[in-house]
Amino acid sequence: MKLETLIKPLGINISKEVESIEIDGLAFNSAKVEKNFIFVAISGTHKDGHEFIQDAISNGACVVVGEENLSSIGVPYIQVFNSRKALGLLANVFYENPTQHKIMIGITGTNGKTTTSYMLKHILESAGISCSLFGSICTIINGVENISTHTTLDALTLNQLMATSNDRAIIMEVSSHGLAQARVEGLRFDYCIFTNLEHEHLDYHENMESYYLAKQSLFNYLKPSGIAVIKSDSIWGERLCEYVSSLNREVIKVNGTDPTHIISNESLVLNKRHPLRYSINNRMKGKHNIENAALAFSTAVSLNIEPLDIENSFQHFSGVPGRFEMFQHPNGANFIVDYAHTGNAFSHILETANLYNPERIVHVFGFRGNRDVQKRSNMIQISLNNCHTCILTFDDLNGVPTQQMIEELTSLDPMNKCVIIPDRTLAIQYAWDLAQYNDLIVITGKGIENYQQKFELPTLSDLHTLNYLNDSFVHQNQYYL
Ligand SMILES: CC(=O)N[C@H]1[C@@H](OP(=O)(O)OP(=O)(O)OC[C@H]2O[C@@H](n3ccc(=O)[nH]c3=O)[C@H](O)[C@@H]2O)O[C@H](CO)[C@@H](O)[C@@H]1O[C@H](C)C(=O)N[C@@H](C)C(=O)N[C@H](CCC(=O)O)C(=O)O
Ligand SMILES: Nc1ncnc2c1ncn2[C@@H]1O[C@H](COP(=O)(O)OP(=O)(O)OP(=O)(O)O)[C@@H](O)[C@H]1O
Repeated sequence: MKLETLIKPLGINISKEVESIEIDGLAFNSAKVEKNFIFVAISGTHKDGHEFIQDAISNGACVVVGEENLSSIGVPYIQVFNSRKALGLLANVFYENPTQHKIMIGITGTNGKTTTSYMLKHILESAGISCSLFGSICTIINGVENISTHTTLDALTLNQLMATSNDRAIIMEVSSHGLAQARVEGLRFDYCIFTNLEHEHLDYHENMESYYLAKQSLFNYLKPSGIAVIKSDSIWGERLCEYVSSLNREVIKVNGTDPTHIISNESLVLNKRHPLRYSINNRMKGKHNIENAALAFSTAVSLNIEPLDIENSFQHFSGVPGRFEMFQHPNGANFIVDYAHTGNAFSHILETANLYNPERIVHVFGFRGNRDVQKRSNMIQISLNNCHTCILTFDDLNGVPTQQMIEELTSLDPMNKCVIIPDRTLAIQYAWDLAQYNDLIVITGKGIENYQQKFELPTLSDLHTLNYLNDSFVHQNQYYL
């Protein structure tokens, strides 16, 4: 493709001699540059792509795009205001606007993106609309599933993969990281869905306001005819409805009180055109999953799928891997495996667990290292308020030293109300052994992830010396050893 065609959406004038340069590919990592590629230099979180420009040129870059004011780098240089946005626009043109004839659906929010996306895919496919899916569990394109590396892939990979899709619709989860890093720049959505917003990822976004603004920015990518489907009964939801209206885009509100799209119990009443009450009962229990189902239902109705067909399709919905999955212990206790990793999600899952009237609820969970630390004590409190036994364990440490996490767990539990078992396998084993008929064991945080990053536990005598061993540790020494 000629450089002139490729850079049109950047709105930048280039000289006649360089217009006709043939571009064979794009890369934003110097190591991935090949002959006749454009290299897009991005100033990132850890490294600055501008420092790799000469590497990129050695690898074959014939044009470089970047933010810094550079000259004489050896190949034509195009300076832009925002390299990440430029990458999205370039990728979209290079892959010939791969989504222009597809039904594009983006889902954002702290919790419920994956669940809503699976529900919507199920409803649409039941109605004969094939869907590609991009999300935190996997990408599914033309029915072929691959494990995901990111919830929202980088703009280049997204466009590249979307160009291979023969499906009629694309349903994608759009993370706040993805939005802040302009990974969806260049895409346009027919539907944008907002689930909810709560304390999360503040290690990256710093405060709720900037976290909200990142989420809000998805709605800037709505087509002029695009529709926002918003869970509106929260301050963030209300604010988002106002914002989207100010963009002159249609808003469908889903909530418990508004005269349009009211959710109550396990049913949904649509707007005046559909005064009937539809059941949104499915195997994924809990108020939160009813909310997710209501968002998927409302979007599907807006796509002219018959409400009764949607209602029927829910009866065959097989659920979402690692989200509200129930298993039985041979002795009659039940296990729920879930991906809850925020306070609100804990409230939802544990309140739902209580609806089963179990003898006791035992909760196993930990905290991902290097992620939002402010939410942790609230999560423990919610767990203690709802459970008979809380077992604190490790999640992936992401480079946080083992002792630091042990210290964190013990300091978060000053009254020794929890059992602390750092090794997650042993923590689950402990819960398994504890379980009796009619108990409910809830294991949250890792969903279907069947791995645990490696870590080395300090020896028992180290723990004694460091004074980490409180009653709760001693209580489970047999497991720790
Ligand atoms: C903090 C973060 O989000 N980082 C993402 C970001 O990396 P970055 O641009 O900051 O990369 P960097 O390492 O600083 O490098 C800067 C630039 O130098 C370039 N470079 C670097 C080295 C070199 O030799 N040559 C070279 O050209 C790099 O290619 C890059 O363009 O952009 C990369 C490409 O899109 C992402 O892979 C990377 O995700 C990291 C690995 C990550 O873990 N991200 C997580 C936090 C994330 O995005 N999570 C959300 C979901 C969150 C949730 O809901 O749980 C997601 O959407 O997955
Ligand atoms: N609407 C909701 N409100 C609150 N909590 C929810 C909601 N939906 C799901 N959850 C909780 O959040 C967990 C993760 O759900 P899901 O994977 O659908 O969300 P997500 O937004 O995709 O999060 P992630 O990107 O981290 O996977 C669930 O296991 C459940 O405990």
